[in-house]
Amino acid sequence: MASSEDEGSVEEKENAKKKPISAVATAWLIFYNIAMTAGWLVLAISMFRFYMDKGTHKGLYRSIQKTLKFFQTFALFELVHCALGIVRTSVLVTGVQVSSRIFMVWFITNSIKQIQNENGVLLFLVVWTVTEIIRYSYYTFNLLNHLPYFIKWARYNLFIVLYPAGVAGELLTIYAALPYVRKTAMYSLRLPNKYNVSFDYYYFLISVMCSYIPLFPQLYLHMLRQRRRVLHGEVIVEKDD
Ligand SMILES: CCCCCCCCCCCCC[C@@H](O)CC(=O)SCCNC(=O)CCNC(=O)[C@H](O)C(C)(C)COP(=O)(O)OP(=O)(O)OC[C@H]1O[C@@H](n2cnc3c(N)ncnc32)[C@H](O)[C@@H]1OP(=O)(O)O
Repeated sequence: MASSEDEGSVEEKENAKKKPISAVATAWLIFYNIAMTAGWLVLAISMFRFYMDKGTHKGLYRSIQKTLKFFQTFALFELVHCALGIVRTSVLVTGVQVSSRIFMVWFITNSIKQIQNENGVLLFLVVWTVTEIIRYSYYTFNLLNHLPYFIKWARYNLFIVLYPAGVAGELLTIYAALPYVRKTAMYSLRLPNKYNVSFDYYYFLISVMCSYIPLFPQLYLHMLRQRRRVLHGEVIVEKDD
């Protein structure tokens, strides 16, 4: 672990370790991050205007769902970026983060209209939106070598509250979906059938909720390590995927 006096040399070592990426990759990442920042900003403005007009969050999801689905699905490119090695992120960490979001959007909130007005949905929508505006603007300014300190500070401090809040919103939403899923047996396959396999979406959702117990602390600890590295210049040795 480096002391704060070593910060200069730590940064130099970190920079020396960075693999240079091609101009095309850099241009693509700048475009991608600007597009994502703009997309999440549009969502923030739409949500704010909806609430100002209607004075309630009922109907909010329905009004922003197309934009949300588009930009959250576009985030699959993040897996492509780490697989191609053009960003130095872990495929595993990014994979868990992106897949759980895609799952929440497509297989829970989009599929079950009856839960779209739940408080949990509002909670994760607000938290994701704040997080992503900060995260993608961080990447954009970083690539342009003009990163304002307050964005760096926000990226590596606000998650301390936003991450648990987002997870709470997601878990509340899945929990609210359970009675409907049990009643309708949606996405479930009962025996006997021609494939001779059974699948119960209700129990699958319960196992997804349980998987937050081992996975979320690992993501949170990963972010705390990143925070120490970026804000305090500590050298963190992480195991490869
Ligand atoms: C099929 C059903 C599956 C169900 C699974 C259920 C399991 C669920 C468990 C947990 C669920 C999490 C739920 C989650 O949705 C909740 C929320 O998000 S709530 C909102 C708060 N969230 C956050 O604050 C998210 C914080 N997390 C992260 O940011 C992530 O860990 C991650 C996005 C994965 C980032 O990971 P990592 O630390 O590896 O990346 P860095 O940002 O530090 O970047 C590392 C370097 O790469 C550069 N980089 C990365 N991306 C880009 C990019 N797009 N453009 C340019 N550069 C990029 C970055 O600058 C760093 O470079 P350097 O080291 O050189 O500075």
